[in-house]
Amino acid sequence: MTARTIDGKAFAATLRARVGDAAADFTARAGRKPGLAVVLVGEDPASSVYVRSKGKATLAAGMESFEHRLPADTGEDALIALVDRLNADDAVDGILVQLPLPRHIDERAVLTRIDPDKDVDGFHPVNAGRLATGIDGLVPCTPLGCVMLLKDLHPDLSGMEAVVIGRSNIVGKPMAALLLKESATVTTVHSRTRDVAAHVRGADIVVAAVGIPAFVKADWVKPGATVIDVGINRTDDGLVGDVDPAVAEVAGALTPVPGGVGPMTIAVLMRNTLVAACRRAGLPAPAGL
Ligand SMILES: Nc1nc(=O)c2c([nH]1)NC[C@@H]1CN(c3ccc(C(=O)N[C@@H](CCC(=O)O)C(=O)O)cc3)C=[N+]21
Repeated sequence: MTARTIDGKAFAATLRARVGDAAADFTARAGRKPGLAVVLVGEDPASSVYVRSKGKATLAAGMESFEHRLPADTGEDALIALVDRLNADDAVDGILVQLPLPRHIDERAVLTRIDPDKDVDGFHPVNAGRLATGIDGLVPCTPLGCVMLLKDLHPDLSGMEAVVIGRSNIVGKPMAALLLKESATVTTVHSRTRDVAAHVRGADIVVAAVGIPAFVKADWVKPGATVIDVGINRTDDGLVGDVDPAVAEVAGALTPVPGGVGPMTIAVLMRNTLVAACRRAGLPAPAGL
């Protein structure tokens, strides 16, 4: 069996177009465009590329883009002062502080300073708490993108066996929360799990978010399972995922790297910015986003 390829790039393009339509509608009603501020500290080349592509996607969706590039030696106080200004700026609906931050800055201090209702990354503990308890909030982009791809394939996830590999605050934990909300039976496995393969073998859905190239092996995967590869590992062989390519011989469907989850992350960021803008303006949430 050869897995069907889940075309995240095409799905993301469709989502971005729908966000663009909704953004035009917002602009007509609110008299201003939705606005996204992206903050980059330092000059990490990969981060710089991401920030540029986020800025381009924002403009392409008919939204305002505010880019703040700060030198690598920017102090934590100066970064927090910028976050405060963005929190108070009515033209800014979404704030994204690109991670990782330089080591001398306490990530938590910065992320908890962002107004939860402008937190389009969904990393603020208030939004994590909302997600965990079923209150509408802003949901982390990568896991929400994964759920959109999964529901496209399996409109009803209820009762499915899902295994999430990894327990980070940015992917693993919110991914498990979203799958639980969809009534899947969710298991999170991690570096201390005794037998990862045994758990994966029982899964209808596998989400790999460990950051280890080719970690998930073909003989772990149940024939026909749907496998979502969140890994973005830069190696000498280029960009590779957390899933061994041989998994394609066993899985029913598989996201490629690149062209799978990555483009969804940016499309959902656009979606979250629009949702934040609508809530802030007291406009109804756009249907179907
Ligand atoms: N506050 C914050 N929020 C983030 O969402 C965030 C962040 N910090 N720091 C870095 C990670 C990484 N990230 C990606 C987004 C898009 C692709 C993407 O579009 N990837 C393309 C390929 C791009 C390439 O070739 O490098 C793909 O998978 O097809 C990848 C990675 C967002 N991140």
